[in-house]
Parts: sequence; C-alpha cells; structure tokens
Amino acid sequence: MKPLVITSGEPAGIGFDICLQLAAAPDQWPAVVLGDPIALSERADTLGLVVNFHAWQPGDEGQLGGHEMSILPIQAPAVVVPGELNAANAPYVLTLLDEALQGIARNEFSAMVTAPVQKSIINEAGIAFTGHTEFLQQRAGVDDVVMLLATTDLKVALVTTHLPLKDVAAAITREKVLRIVRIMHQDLQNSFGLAQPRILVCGLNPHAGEGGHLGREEIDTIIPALEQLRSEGIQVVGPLPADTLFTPKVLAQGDAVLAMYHDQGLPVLKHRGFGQAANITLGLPYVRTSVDHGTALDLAGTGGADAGSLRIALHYALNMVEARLARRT
Ligand SMILES: NC(=O)C1=CN([C@@H]2O[C@H](COP(=O)(O)OP(=O)(O)OC[C@H]3O[C@@H](n4cnc5c(N)ncnc54)[C@H](O)[C@@H]3O)[C@@H](O)[C@H]2O)C=CC1
Ligand SMILES: NCC(=O)COP(=O)(O)O
Repeated sequence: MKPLVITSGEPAGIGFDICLQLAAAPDQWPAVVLGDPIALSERADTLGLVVNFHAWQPGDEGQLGGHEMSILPIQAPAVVVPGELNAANAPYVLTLLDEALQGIARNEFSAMVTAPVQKSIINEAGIAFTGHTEFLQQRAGVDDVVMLLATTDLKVALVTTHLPLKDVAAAITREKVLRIVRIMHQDLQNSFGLAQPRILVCGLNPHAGEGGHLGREEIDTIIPALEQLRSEGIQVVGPLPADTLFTPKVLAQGDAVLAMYHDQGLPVLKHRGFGQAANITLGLPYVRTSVDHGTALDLAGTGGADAGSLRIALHYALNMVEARLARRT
C-alpha cells in the first residue's frame, strides 16, 4: 500500500503538535507529513519531543512513529508563531492540500488525512474557503460529498455542512437529500462493510415538523425523498425528531444517522466521542479522513493537545483503503 499523506494544517494551530506527538510515539504509521520543515522542527523543540525528520521521496514507504517522521517539505512564507494566526501563511495551508491531491493523482499516496485549518484566516487572506469538505468537493469536480463523523458506536452524517443557519432550510431540497443518502449508502457498504446499512434520518424542524404545524420541510421535501430512496432498496428510517432520534433506544435501530445541518448532529457526536472520532468525507474518488477538532490555537506549542483523533483518523484511512482494495480483488 502507498503511504498516507497528512496535511499538517494551520501552522499556528495544533496540527504540527499532533503530528509530532504521533511521530514521537512507539506505534508506526505508513505516512508522510506535508509541512514546513523548519517550523516543524522548532515545534518539536518547543514541545521537547525527539523526532528525526526524513525527506520523503516518491516510492519511499513513509514512516510516522518510533521517533521518525517522513516529511514532504513545503515552506511557509512567513515565520510561524504558535497560537498567532498570520494571513500571509494562508496560501501555504491550501498549497498543502493541493500538493497532497497531486500526489494522490500520481498514485504516490493511498489516502489523505488532514490536520485542522483555520477557516477564518484563509478568508481574511482574501480566499473564499468554508472547509476542507467543500474545497475537496470542488477540486474533485463532483456535485456532492458527505461529511460523516464517526466514533466507536456512533456515525453522524450531514445533509448541509458549513453554511449560515438562515440558509439551511432552502439548501435542503429533495434532490439534495436523495444524492446525500445515495452516497452515504454506497460508502457505508464499500468502506465500512455494511451490507444493508440502516440510516436514521432527522427531521429539520422541532418534532419533525409536528405534522406540518411546526414547519413543512418534512412533508414537502424529506418524506418524498425517503419514499423514493426506499423504492430503490435503501433502508432509511424517518424523518424522526432529532431530540428523540439521539436516544440509545432509537440509535440501536440504525447504523448511521443523517442530520440536516452541522449543529444538529455534531454536538451529539462530540459529546459522545470528542478526541476519539474522525471526520470522513464520503463521495470523493479517494479516501479522506480528518480530525474531529479544530486548530485549538490556545494549545499550540503547549503540549496540551491530544493526538487521539489524529490516530483515529489514520486508523479509518487505512481501514477504508484496505476495504476498497479488498473489493477490487
Ligand atoms: N478539520 C478542520 O480543519 C477543522 C477546523 N476547525 C476550525 O478550527 C478553528 C477553531 O475552532 P473551535 O470551534 O475553537 O474548535 P477547536 O476544536 O479548535 O477548540 C475547541 C476546544 O477544544 C479544545 N481542543 C481542540 N482540539 C483539541 C485537542 N486535540 N486536544 C485537546 N483539546 C482540544 C480547544 O483547546 C478548545 O478548548 C475554527 O477556525 C474552525 O473552523 C474546526 C473543526 C475542524
Ligand atoms: N465541524 C467539522 C469541520 O469544521 C471540519 O470541516 P472540514 O474542514 O473537514 O470540511
């Protein structure tokens, strides 16, 4: 298997810290870190971590762990200060993503794992950016991808991702629900080995609209979409009121949850497994996983960052690549 590529993300955040922590840990990953070599080395010194850096070349296996880090060096234009954002480094953050994509296109890497970026500073640098998910969707030229966060016993996917709450209802169309569920169904089969995934679908409104008295999106949009999906043989349950869907008895009846918007689904997931979850983009032509947290500027360079989610993201990426390879043989 080709190595995973890890984009180290916003250099002022904890992306470097968590990559270095895994490098200094005993378990070893076939992975290459993309990032600024000087800033990474300085961060290792700040954190008191002993890490040997090796310049990675195409064809090399790649190693992260056992005090070793394979690195594909990309220089940041401005000096990196932990915890201090600098818009001058925003293009570098996106260059990391584009370099990773090019390596995947050349078949040098088997999958992409991303450390967090600070969306605000990229926008402040004059580059419109809402998240990796949308960026990678656009770069791949596909109409839709699905953000799914997974922890040990809960998977939550979203119909809409990074958009203002006032725009959510209009973004949930019948066609959108159809496309998102079809992607989810297919990837739950192909990458998670679920032969007949059962998807629990949230309503948009309180009490799933209360029969139309608390909003009509369920009646006009979501129910017709779910009927169509059932006619295609996809197992969908709902729309269910989100507050009762996320109770143990209901969750036990499904394999994954589809929430209508970011803060309907992700607070529950993070309450359940923050630091032990991964963010996975379904529907891309390659595997991409990520951490469940942000840049945590308050922790950069302090030693207080937990690398648990990056470890989980690497696990998911390897398992998903293996599942896809197994399906091809
Ligand atoms: N995959 C990505 O690129 C993501 C990026 N973000 C971005 O990160 C920035 C900051 O977002 P926030 O909402 O403040 O979330 P955050 O996850 O950075 O921080 C929230 C709280 O969790 C703590 N925390 C986060 N990661 C931790 C870790 N690994 N170990 C220990 N504690 C940790 C932080 O110290 C803070 O108290 C925003 O620009 C946001 O868009 C947020 C989520 C994911
Ligand atoms: N809350 C998840 C998040 O913001 C991560 O988004 P992305 O950068 O992976 O699209």
